[in-house]
Amino acid sequence: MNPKELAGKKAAEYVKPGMKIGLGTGSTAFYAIHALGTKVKEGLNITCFPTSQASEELAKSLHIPLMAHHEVHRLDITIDGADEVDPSKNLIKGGGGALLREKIVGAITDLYLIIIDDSKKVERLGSFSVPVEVVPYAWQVTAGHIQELDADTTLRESDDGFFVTDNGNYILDSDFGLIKNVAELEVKLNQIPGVVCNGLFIDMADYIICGHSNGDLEVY
Ligand SMILES: O=C[C@H](O)[C@H](O)[C@H](O)COP(=O)(O)O
Repeated sequence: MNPKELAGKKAAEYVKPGMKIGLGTGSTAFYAIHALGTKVKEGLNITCFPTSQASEELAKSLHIPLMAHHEVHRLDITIDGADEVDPSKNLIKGGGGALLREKIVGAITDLYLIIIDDSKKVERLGSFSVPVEVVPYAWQVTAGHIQELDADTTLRESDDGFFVTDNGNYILDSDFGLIKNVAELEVKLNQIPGVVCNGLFIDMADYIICGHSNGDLEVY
């Protein structure tokens, strides 16, 4: 089985009747959402809250019951992917541009499960550029502030122009090289005017569920 599917199916096993579940975004979360869709079809009673328009559409297509925004206060479990995971379970997220909603959802979650394949495990974060969500207004000024933190920043593009997040913002993919102090950088980025969110998820993940291509599963 595909390692992403292996991890996604394993994470779905943690979900119990009556739970409120956050749905992550991306190609790994896709498998977890499908596994939950199968359980819902078999009669599992859960309600879910998606972290992106894409995951919302996928959940709806699988008839997974969704919560309205005003109904969401705490979530029992969130299942989400990551772009990099270090040995302390710190993460880089946002490769798909869903970082802001993912961070909001992760922060109100009791059990935050991160599902990855083994290519995402690193000794130190930073080979993957840190996605930084910024307001479009004067984004070049915001990019300048990020560059002052010793980063190369690139405005993310899509097929038809600049990439726009579900929140109407831009993404500056910011390469800091291998990051020495991830907690400090997370705070520094948040202090820049114009930055809405950054893709460093520090001390948030409870368990990493990692699928290997030989079929092994690792949970830690
Ligand atoms: O914005 C996207 C999310 O943070 C994803 O969870 C992350 O990029 C990992 O995605 P994938 O499972 O497709 O590698």
